[in-house]
Amino acid sequence: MAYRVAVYNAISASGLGRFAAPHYAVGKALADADAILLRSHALQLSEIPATVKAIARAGAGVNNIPVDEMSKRGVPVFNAPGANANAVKELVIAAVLLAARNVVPAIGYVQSLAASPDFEKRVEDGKKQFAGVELPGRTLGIIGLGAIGGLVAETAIRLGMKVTGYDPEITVDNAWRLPGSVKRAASIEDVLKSSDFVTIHVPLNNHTRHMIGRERLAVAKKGMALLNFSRDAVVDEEAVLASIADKRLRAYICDFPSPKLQGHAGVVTLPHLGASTEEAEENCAVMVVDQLKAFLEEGSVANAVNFPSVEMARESPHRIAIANANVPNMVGQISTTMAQAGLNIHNMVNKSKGEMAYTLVDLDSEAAPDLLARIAHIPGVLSIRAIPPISGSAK
Ligand SMILES: NC(=O)c1ccc[n+]([C@@H]2O[C@H](COP(=O)([O-])OP(=O)(O)OC[C@H]3O[C@@H](n4cnc5c(N)ncnc54)[C@H](O)[C@@H]3O)[C@@H](O)[C@H]2O)c1
Ligand SMILES: O=C(O)[C@H](O)COP(=O)(O)O
Repeated sequence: MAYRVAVYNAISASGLGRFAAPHYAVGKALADADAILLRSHALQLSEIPATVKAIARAGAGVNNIPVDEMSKRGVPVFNAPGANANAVKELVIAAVLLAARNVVPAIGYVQSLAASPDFEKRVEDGKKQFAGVELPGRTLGIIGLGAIGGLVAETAIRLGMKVTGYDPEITVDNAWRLPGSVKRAASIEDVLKSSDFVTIHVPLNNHTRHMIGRERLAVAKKGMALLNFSRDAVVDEEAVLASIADKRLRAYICDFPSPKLQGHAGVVTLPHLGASTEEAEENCAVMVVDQLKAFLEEGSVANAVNFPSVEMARESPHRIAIANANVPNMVGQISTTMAQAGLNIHNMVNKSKGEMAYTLVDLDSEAAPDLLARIAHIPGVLSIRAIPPISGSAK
């Protein structure tokens, strides 16, 4: 039997090549898929077939995937944490330099000059409008100090900038990785008040939607440049345009063009280019393909945004994977149902994360389909799957 993987978007061949025949059939929007592999495809707008057992995002943001709906179905959603962070960091640093030296309007000015005898004079006369600032000593504010924000902080400090950061949910690992000179801001307002440049690196969710709006921009340091390589809706575009018109914001550079932003002086948009490098595309694809294979072939979970990480060395061909609600007595009911069917549990692991729990069971003998159906009917069981071993497994 081959696992069927439906692929949306351009996924690096280095990743796709790891789905070897005859164990995998990979295709664009394949019907009856076991797994979906995608980048920015808007999956939340489509019907996801009941055959789908896992979804993998070859990238960081998962706001294009209906994660809550998948959790209710017991389907893990994988991503590739940090795999494209360097690519984004490099573009953000480029954007800081674009803003500091007014590079985009300056290029526009030169391109607007027609050939004429006084061409050189007009070049020299025009340049004073684009005089900029240098980075050492200037303050970069960073909202969100995860994989990308942390790398941006490190590079900005090497360029001589002061860095102030805000991230109330920073992980211990990311906090350890931050350079010691990063100043901790108490609020987003604090960052905006004290920074010459502010860059946002948070996921888009209900807490971060329009986190930069009219009220916050009203306290921003005059002449600040705002950078958004996070997601469009993290920023209220109307408020940004109003702030540029009021001459409080000097520039808005983002990775998310929109009809509203088109043609506005002070706005520079890139076509969602942050993660579009050979290296990042390869890193992301390899990471998530390996995660998908390990899940499909062994039931292992790594880097799922909605599931705990679970791994168990396989000691039996009769493996069962169960996703269930993180409520009392699930393991008790599952193991009792197995015992009543005369099955001996050889090995078992159960982990939880938030409202979700995940159980791997290796049995000494095969579980009949009606037993799987009985377990599936236990209230709180979200999905169940028998995982026979295949040769050439991911591990
Ligand atoms: N432009 C692109 O091509 C591109 C590429 C990669 C990622 N992204 C976007 O950037 C986001 C961040 O990526 P990452 O790899 O750094 O993710 P990450 O998970 O490593 O870091 C996100 C950080 O944001 C913090 N955070 C969450 N809510 C916050 C809040 N309300 N205020 C302040 N901080 C908050 C988290 O604690 C975390 O440290 C992604 O979710 C994605 O939307 C864009
Ligand atoms: O969240 C991400 O990883 C980025 O937005 C990259 O998106 P892309 O893979 O569609 O370029």
